[in-house]
Amino acid sequence: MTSTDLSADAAVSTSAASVFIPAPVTPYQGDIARYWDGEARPVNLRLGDVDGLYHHHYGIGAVDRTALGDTDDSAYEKRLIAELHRLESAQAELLLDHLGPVERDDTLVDAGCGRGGSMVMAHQRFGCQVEGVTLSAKQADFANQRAHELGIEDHVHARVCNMLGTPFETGQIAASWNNESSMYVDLHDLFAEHSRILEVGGRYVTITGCWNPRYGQPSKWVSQINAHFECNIHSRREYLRAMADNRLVPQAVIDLTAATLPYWELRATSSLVTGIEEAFINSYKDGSFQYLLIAADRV
Ligand SMILES: C[S@@+](CC[C@H](N)C(=O)[O-])C[C@H]1O[C@@H](n2cnc3c(N)ncnc32)[C@H](O)[C@@H]1O
Ligand SMILES: CC(C)=CCC/C(C)=C/COP(=O)(O)OP(=O)(O)O
Ligand SMILES: [Mg+2]
Repeated sequence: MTSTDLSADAAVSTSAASVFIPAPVTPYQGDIARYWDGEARPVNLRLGDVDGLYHHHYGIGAVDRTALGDTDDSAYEKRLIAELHRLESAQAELLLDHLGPVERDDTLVDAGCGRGGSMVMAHQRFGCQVEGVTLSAKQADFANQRAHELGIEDHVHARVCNMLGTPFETGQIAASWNNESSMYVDLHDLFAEHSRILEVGGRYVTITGCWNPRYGQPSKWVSQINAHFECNIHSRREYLRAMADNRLVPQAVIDLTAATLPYWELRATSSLVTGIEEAFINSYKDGSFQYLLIAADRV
């Protein structure tokens, strides 16, 4: 089955009972689909339960110590969870800030949409159509269920689909993004697909962790993060080169490393730690890893 066949089949496979789950294009994608189908970490579900926006990305911004209050207080953990969630939503807001002017009749694409938190936020901000793709049928069902509960299922829709071969028509998408999902794919293949679906003058945004060429090679912490998530973190240089090769011209490159450290330091003190906190904190601090937003124009 080619990736085009996969996309066409996936386009009609969204509701639970009659779901047709397309075979992954590669064995690796099968592993990633299984990984996210089986994921149920409290650090993600309990944060999402705060307001119904379920994220699989990290946070930015200063910790509000006043909101956190006294650590001895019995409700402290609940406030800490709300604070981590606020920082994760702030990250998604920053990504949306860089999509440019979006009209109600535009369509946006979330490549690697997870449980759909960013898609809901995008629709709530712009009133537009938002289409998400994920390898995980569980995530697509979850995102569609949330959209249904919110009464926005006509505007927010997730499907099981490879982001490297989507069913969207050429040049019809106003803006698209990857929020912490580009480390699962080849960047040339990824940006070729974004470039194909985006209209000329459209906007592409990614927030990602990337290894820093100034460090030399991926550090042991970066290797640990790759092993933990079964992903393949790219370097900053690879992002910029692959964009340039695919008619995506950076308009803004923002180093969010300092802005994400407070999130990690707070998360490391919580009961919801997963064991990966040390690798993020150490790699951000030793300069081997960076948290980056890149916004690019499709020219
Ligand atoms: C870390 S999660 C990020 C989810 C979401 N962007 C967010 O911010 O909450 C990574 C996502 O990338 C998706 N993904 C990885 N490789 C993919 C591929 N080839 N095609 C589509 N989705 C993919 C996974 O299914 C998962 O939903
Ligand atoms: C910045 C990098 C390298 C990200 C890798 C992709 C990833 C797994 C993001 C967070 O997902 P999650 O929210 O499910 O992870 P966690 O359970 O750690 O919160
Ligand atoms: Mg998380």
